Amino acid sequence: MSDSIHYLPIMLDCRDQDCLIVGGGKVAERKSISLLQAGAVLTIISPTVTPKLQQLVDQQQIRWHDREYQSGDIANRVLSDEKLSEFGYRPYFLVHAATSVPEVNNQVANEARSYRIPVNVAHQREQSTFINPNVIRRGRLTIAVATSGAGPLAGRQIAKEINQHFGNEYEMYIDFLYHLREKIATQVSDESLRKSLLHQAMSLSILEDIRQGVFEPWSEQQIQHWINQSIEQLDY
Ligand SMILES: C[C@@]1(CC(=O)O)C2=NC(=C\c3[nH]c(c(CCC(=O)O)c3CC(=O)O)Cc3[nH]c(c(CC(=O)O)c3CCC(=O)O)/C=C3\N/C(=C\2)[C@@H](CCC(=O)O)[C@]3(C)CC(=O)O)/[C@H]1CCC(=O)O
Ligand SMILES: NC(=O)c1ccc[n+]([C@@H]2O[C@H](COP(=O)([O-])OP(=O)(O)OC[C@H]3O[C@@H](n4cnc5c(N)ncnc54)[C@H](O)[C@@H]3O)[C@@H](O)[C@H]2O)c1
Repeated sequence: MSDSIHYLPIMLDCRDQDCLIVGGGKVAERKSISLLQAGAVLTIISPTVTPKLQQLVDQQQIRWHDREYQSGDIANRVLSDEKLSEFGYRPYFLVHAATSVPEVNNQVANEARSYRIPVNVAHQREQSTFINPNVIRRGRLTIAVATSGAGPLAGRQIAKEINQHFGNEYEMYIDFLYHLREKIATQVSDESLRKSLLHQAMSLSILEDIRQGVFEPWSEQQIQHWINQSIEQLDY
């Protein structure tokens, strides 16, 4: 196995987490949009920002420090518990080093890493503790494609191919399964029965029905009826 094939894919809940992007160019803009979509609280440190980022700053969706990165920008947020409550600061949850100056990116990365804060370095994968995949979304369904840094453009091409195979019907299908699973989770306390019902749900022809245009979302009563009927069939 080559050295680069070691990434652990995970899904991070970034809602309300303080994240930092150093740099305000094209790459920073792309990473900012992903973080905002994930509900992060975003700060940018950069002497310039793109027009789109400026717009997000004007709409108060991003806090912008209009200056170059200074040593200590990350460290100063890592305070003792007493100071944390006094200043209301929290250490950054994630950092992106996305300036066009490799030395600055390296400095940001070293500071973040020394506090065990995950950092992505735009110009050099090897310095990053996490990398960003290509992402395809259909509502609750997320498909991520990464090439372990071999080639973002190859990743994009593969993502395009996958994109063609997964139509919008998946959004409705996954929504259906989500609601059914929620109901099963609240109604059925027996673990093995819950598992059997969830397996049973996979044999429903919902996806095909959505594709044929004949699917009607189930009411609470229909879901309940299906659960009752399935329990009977399973002979519990
Ligand atoms: C998927 C996507 C997500 C995102 O960025 O959010 C992403 N790069 C995208 C685009 C893109 N990246 C680059 C170009 C210019 C063309 C080219 O050079 O190829 C374009 C195209 C463009 O900008 O349009 C150049 C580039 N990228 C990296 C380096 C440094 C290096 O390789 O060490 C350099 C050279 C920089 C230089 O030369 O200075 C590194 C990384 N880029 C990654 C992800 C991670 C690996 C993911 C994987 O494993 O597949 C990783 C390792 C770290 C990271 O950034 O997370 C996004 C797709 C957006 C879309 O599809 O629309
Ligand atoms: N990982 C990726 O997906 C990817 C894709 C393309 C390019 N890159 C690399 O990402 C980097 C940024 O690319 P870009 O196209 O956004 O560049 P850009 O020139 O559009 O933007 C660079 C930004 O960095 C800011 N900056 C410069 N010095 C700074 C400092 N000392 N402190 C804070 N901010 C500073 C600039 O003001 C500007 O906003 C480059 O190194 C490029 O090689 C990475």
